Formats: sequence, structure tokens, C-alpha cells
Amino acid sequence: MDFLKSKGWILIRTLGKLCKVIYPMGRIYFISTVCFFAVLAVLPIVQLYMTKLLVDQIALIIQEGSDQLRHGFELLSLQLLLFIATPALTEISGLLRLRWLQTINFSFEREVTEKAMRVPLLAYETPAFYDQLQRATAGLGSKSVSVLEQLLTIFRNSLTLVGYAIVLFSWHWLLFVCMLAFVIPTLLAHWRMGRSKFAQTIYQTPSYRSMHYLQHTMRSREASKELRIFGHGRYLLAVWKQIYWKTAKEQFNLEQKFTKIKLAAETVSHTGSILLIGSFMWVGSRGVMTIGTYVSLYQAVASSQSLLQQMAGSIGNLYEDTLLVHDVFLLLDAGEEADEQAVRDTDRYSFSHCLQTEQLSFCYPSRSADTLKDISFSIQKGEKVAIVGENGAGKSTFVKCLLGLYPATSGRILIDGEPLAGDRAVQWRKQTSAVFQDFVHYHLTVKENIGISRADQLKDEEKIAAAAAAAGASEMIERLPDQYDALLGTPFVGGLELSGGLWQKIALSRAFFRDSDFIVLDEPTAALDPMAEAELLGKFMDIVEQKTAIIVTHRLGCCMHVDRIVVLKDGQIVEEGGHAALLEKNGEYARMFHAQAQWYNDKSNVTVSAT
Ligand SMILES: Nc1ncnc2c1ncn2[C@@H]1O[C@H](COP(=O)(O)OP(=O)(O)OP(=O)(O)O)[C@@H](O)[C@H]1O
Repeated sequence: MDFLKSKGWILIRTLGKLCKVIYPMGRIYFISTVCFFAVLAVLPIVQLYMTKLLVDQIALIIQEGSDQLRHGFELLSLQLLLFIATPALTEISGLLRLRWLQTINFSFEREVTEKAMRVPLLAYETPAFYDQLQRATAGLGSKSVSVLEQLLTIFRNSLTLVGYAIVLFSWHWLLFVCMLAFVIPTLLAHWRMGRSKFAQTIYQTPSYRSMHYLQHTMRSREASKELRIFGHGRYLLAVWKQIYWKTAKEQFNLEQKFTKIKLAAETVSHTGSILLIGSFMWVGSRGVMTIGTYVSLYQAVASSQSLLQQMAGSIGNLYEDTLLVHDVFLLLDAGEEADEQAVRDTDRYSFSHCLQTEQLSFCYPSRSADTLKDISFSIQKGEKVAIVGENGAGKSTFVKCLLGLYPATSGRILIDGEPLAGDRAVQWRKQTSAVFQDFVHYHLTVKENIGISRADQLKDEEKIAAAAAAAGASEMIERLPDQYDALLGTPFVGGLELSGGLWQKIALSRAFFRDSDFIVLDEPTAALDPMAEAELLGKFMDIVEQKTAIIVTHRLGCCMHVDRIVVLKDGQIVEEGGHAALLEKNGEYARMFHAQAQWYNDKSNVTVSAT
């Protein structure tokens, strides 16, 4: 908000930057659009001159008779040409402009999307980032285009105005100066309105996000079941309605306030123009002016007044839109993780020894207390470790730190003794693979769902089939009508919906498809049936044989297969060791294990006693 204070400077800088960014996006369109605008700017002046010639010629024909007719028809032919040329040029320039604007829109949409994929993951933990992203999504392309259109309109109107100014100057210099003075109140009104509207957009962004969220929830497939069972649609609708009318009222009030100011300003401007035209009538009454001159002066005053009003509006809109574009440029200039493209495959770093953390602490930006506290941990290349602990212990957060997705708030994460940051973090991620708890259901084909973890190998059908087999998904895929080409997800025509467990198998296949040294599986069997879980865990060690693997799980049965178990509690490691050793220790792990085992035993007891 600081930049609201230094408004003029921001405006100039942002416009300069916008032109610099936009020019390379379509040089030909840029130059041709400017040329067309220049020609279209001159045409009204030519028309004004033509009107004067025609009116004077008609007066001559009335006075002198048919001798003057021939020249009159010549002038009419020119007038016809002008009538045809003006709309033709307008249409052609409109088409050119459309193509140019499409190019700009595409480039900016792509930039914002790429930016969203490149910012550090931690940005997604701050509401300010979502606000900025929402504004950018709501239209960097269209706002930039609007800025350009305003600029071009101002440029075209200025050129036309120069023509009118010459006509007015030719009579008296004071005429044009008066015209300029009359429009100053309107200009100030639009300028202030532009600034206020921008401030309102910034202020209302969180409300807009809330509205979008509520609308999405009420219309989404995910929430549709609960909405019908719990019937809370009316409640959500009422919340949405309250926010909608609050923001709408604020906008209406602002518009109402400025409508009054604009009307007052325009009244001043129109009164001034009428006074000027009245003065022409007075001069005309003294016989100093031809009828043609009177008509052209009248037209020059009326048209330049309308142009100046339009320009005042355009300047106000330009101001508002430029501030919004500046806000989006702030997002585009925000810090990024090291550039994935720049960290080339040839720079690929090979994990050879050990991943470790030294007194690692991590705090989410929205929280005051550390989620991970002072964790010192290491995993050797090839080792398989299970991380267990109660809900909220910090398991998922910890593995995200190990994957280089979150940076340490204090302490260090080291890969083969080197800190995990910058290029090294990007290089490290190229060697990692993961299945997160909230893995994505891509509404793409089965093949794409599996192969996008190595998009460059998407055509390797054998490898895709092998990854599916490793995750126990082959049989299910082969039963689908189009097998690996089947489209998943019902939102699109022909899409198939899978069960939760089958989606999880697809997510596992995706993780296995990626050639990675390090793999993290966060609750990989949560949605699997007992048979599928047993099958996956049975061959898990074979699948990850060559890899370093971490499995986060609440199903403690699978801990028997790993080399080491780490128990997290309140963001700290409280126990570490093998299954047997931890049971013998009779601590946190043993307590959790027995709680689960007892449940199975109790059930089996019930079954036994019942039979
Ligand atoms: N994005 C976030 N922003 C703020 N706090 C978060 C965020 N994600 C998780 N937390 C908090 O961090 C703590 C640890 O969460 P985490 O998901 O790492 O636990 P977990 O051990 O994986 O839990 P579970 O077994 O339920 O999956 C919790 O108190 C949680 O509320």
C-alpha cells in the first residue's frame, strides 16, 4: 500500500515496464496498431476540413447556381471515400488489435501460471500470496490489455485533439486553453476515482476469495454429498450472500460518490463549452465569420470537449489498471526457487551417502510455535525408515522438509554434508519421488496419470506398465475399456471414476515410475483394502530395493519390514530403533503397537468365542 503514496512514479515506471514487456510479444502487431491508431486519429480532422469545404461550396452553389455544381460533386466523391475508409480502417485495426491482445493475454497467463509453480512452497502458506494470485488470475492479461487500450486511445485522441487545437488556435489561442481548463475538474475526478477503485480492489480481495471459495464449495463434486446429507447449503449460501452484498454495497457507495463528483465536473465543462459557442454566435452576428468557419469552430469545440472528457475517463481507468498491473508485477518479481530449467540434467547431482538434519526446527508462517523442534536425524543411502506418531506429531511436515519443499526455520538439512538450499534443493528434488496424503486425481488418461512424474518418458509404455504392476494397479487398469488410454474422472465426457483405493494405486504407480534415489510414501496404504495392502507391503522392499525410502504410516504392521523406525511426538523424535528393540523398550512405539494389536486380538477373541 506504500506505493499509493508515490503514485505518479509508479504509473510511469509500470507503463515503461509494461511496454518493454509487451513490445517483444508482437512487434508487428505493436507497430501496425500504433500506425492504424495514428491514421484513425487524423481522419476526424480531415472530416472536419471536408465539412467546412462542403458547407462553403453549398453556400456558393446557392449564391452562384449550377456552375459550382461540378466542384460540389467532386467534394462529395471525396466525402464518400472518407465515409468508406473510416469504418474499413477501424475494422481492420480491430482485427489486428484482437490478435495482438490474444498474444499478450496468452503470454501473461503463462507467466503467472509458471510463477505459481515456481514460488517456494511456503508461499502457499500465506494469505497475502493467495490475494496476489487471485488478483493476477483475475486478469493480468486483461488489465495489461486494458492499460494498452487506454494508452492507445489517449494517443489517438491526443492526435485528433492536435487537429482541433489547430482549428481553434487559428481563430484565437484562448479558445483551446479554455477547453483544456474546462476539463480539469473531470480529469481530477477520474484520477481520484481510479485510485480509490484500486484501493478498494486490494481491500476487497480477501472477500472475493471467500466468495469464490464458498461458491466453489457449494458447486463442487467433493462437497456435493455432504451438502445433501448435512443440508448446510443454506448456511453457506447465507454466508456467501452476506459477503456478496457487503462488497457490492461498498462498490455502489464508491460509484455513487464519484458519480456526483463527475456530474458536477462535467456540468462545469459543458457550461464552458456552451459559453464559447455563444461567443461564436456573437462574433457571427457582427459578420466577421463565414458559415463554414462557424460550423467548423462549433464542431471543433463540441468534438474536442467530448474527446477531452473521454481522455479524462481513460486517464482515470489507466491509472487504476496500471496500479493493478504494478501489483501483478510485484508477484512476478517475487523470489523464486532456483530455476528448474537452469539447473540442467547435466548438473544432476547424485545422492551418494547420507541425508541428515541437524537440530532442524520448522515453523509454519501462520503459526507462532515450531511444528518441528530440534530434530537431529540421518538416513543412509539405501536405508528404509518408517516414521510413526500420533496425528499432528509433524510426520508430514518433516518429510516435506526432507524433500526440500520447506526450508529449515533453524538448524540444517544436509545432503551428503552439503546444505539443502538453492540449486542443490532443485537438484535434490530431481532425485526424489513421493506419494502425499493428499495426492492429486488428475483428470487425464491412466497413462498420463502415471507417466507425468517423468513427462519426458511418457511414451515408454513398458515402463508405465511396470510401475503399475509394482503398485498392484495392472489388473485394474487392464479391466478398463481403454486400459492405459482410459480417461479418469467423470467431469469430462467419457471419463471413468475410480474408487479411492484405485486412485491411490495410480498415485503409487506415478511415484514408482519416476527414477528416483529417494522416495517418500506418506500413508501410502490408507485407502487400500487389507489384501492390496498386504501385497504392496510384501513387495515394498523389492520395489524400493535400490532406493532410500521413508514410509509414514499409522499401520504399524508394516514397520516390521523396514530397517529402522522413528517415532515423532509433538515435533520431536522420541524414539528410534528396530521393531523388536522398540517393543522391548516398552515406550511410545510399544504403546501404539499394542493398542493396534490388541484391537485385532480383541476382535479375533470375539470371533472365536462367537463360534
Ligand atoms: N499448512 C499448514 N499451516 C499451518 N500449520 C500446519 C500446516 N500443515 C500442518 N500444520 C500443523 O502442523 C502440525 C503437524 O502437522 P502434520 O501434518 O505434519 O502432522 P502429521 O504427523 O503428519 O499428522 P497426521 O498423522 O494427522 O497426518 C499440526 O499441528 C498441524 O495442524
